[in-house]
Amino acid sequence: MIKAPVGQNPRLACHAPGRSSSSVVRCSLQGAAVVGGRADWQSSCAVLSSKVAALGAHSINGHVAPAQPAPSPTQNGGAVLDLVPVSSIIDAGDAKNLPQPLRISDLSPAPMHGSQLRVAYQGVPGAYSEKAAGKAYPGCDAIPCDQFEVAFQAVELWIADRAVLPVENSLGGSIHRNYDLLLRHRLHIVGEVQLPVHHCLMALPGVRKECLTRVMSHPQALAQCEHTLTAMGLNVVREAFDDTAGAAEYVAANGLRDTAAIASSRAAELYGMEVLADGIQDDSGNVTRFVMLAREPIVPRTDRPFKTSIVFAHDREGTSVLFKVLSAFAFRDISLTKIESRPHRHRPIRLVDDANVGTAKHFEYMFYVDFQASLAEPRAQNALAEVQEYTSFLRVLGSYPMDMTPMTAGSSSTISSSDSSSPPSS
Ligand SMILES: O=C(O)C(=O)C[C@]1(C(=O)O)C=C[C@@H](O)C=C1
Repeated sequence: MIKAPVGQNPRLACHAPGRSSSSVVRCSLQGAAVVGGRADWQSSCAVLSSKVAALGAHSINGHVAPAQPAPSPTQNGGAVLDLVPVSSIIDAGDAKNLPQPLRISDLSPAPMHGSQLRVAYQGVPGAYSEKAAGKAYPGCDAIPCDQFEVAFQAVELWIADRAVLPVENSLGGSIHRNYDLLLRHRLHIVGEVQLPVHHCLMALPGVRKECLTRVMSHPQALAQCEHTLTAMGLNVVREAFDDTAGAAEYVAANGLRDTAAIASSRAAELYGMEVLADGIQDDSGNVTRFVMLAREPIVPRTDRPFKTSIVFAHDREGTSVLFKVLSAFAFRDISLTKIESRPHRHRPIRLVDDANVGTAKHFEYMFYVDFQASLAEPRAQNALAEVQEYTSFLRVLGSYPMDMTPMTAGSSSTISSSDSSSPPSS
């Protein structure tokens, strides 16, 4: 897959050796381990803050991150924490630069009334994920990230308040990477949003379809348009790109007159591309489901339809475990809306027993299940208690309001979610 090249959009990025850019902020998030304790978070933020400061006056999504001296505390919207950069302490050797104790105001506070929620998404402006972020959290400050992993870490490191990430498309199926990341990270699903996806074929102004030899887009978007591209008689090589809008930006920035991109009409507008064909998805009811992620879970309720997502694994010796798990839901009349299995042989899971002793354990597969009930309902609690008996590992990824938006072609009404319509709780 072609990696997003140097773009015009500053966005959070993992540092990748050999890729450098003046316009993309490269916070080495990978170096800042994702961990659970508050002290660990603080040290991760300090590492990140020092990297940001070292980048001088570059910006994260338009928030200027000044160079030395350390920036003053930002209240809510800023991406910079008031933590003394480690490097500046060592370099200056100056007494007044000695580390100061952390104060409560150093920790990025939870979003408050009237403040703009910072929502991380993967891609560049014009990506469907940006639109999903706006649908989930109207009026939010959407923060582009170059990888799904970076969006997770942006929330864990308090650079963003939420992340909105795709998990499934009605045509292309599951976005497996995000299932794996949900397990690896400690974020909670606090909502879901279904976005109708309406693709356009676009090229530089004046380019005719007959001149095209290549079409670039996100693999999911290419898959969603496969039959239509063939039916259009286009003799084009398909090339995968990090995200749809990024492909449009790439074609425009490089003046590629033999290449088209598949992306949204907003991407065409943003990057000065001309739409050659509108609505080229193979199915007019093409919908992508996104999950909304936060550091804290929301309190499950029973006054509206809720969904709960879990992941579990069982030992090889267990017999008919899947059948037993599914029957725990069936006997309580709980509908399942999704089952996904992911191979997991090479990554041990740390299990903690009642005495808080941890052991690493290998499982062949991880099973992800979404079911239609709230964790506040006794039938859901009982089902999970039973599931726990059959399995060796069980984690609740979140219990959250279902997106009840009717999915008609081209609809994009606002979702109501307790995490978005009422003041954020975390
Ligand atoms: O590339 C984008 O624009 C995205 O937001 C990603 C993504 C995906 O990962 O599935 C989101 C929605 C569409 O299904 C196509 C691509």
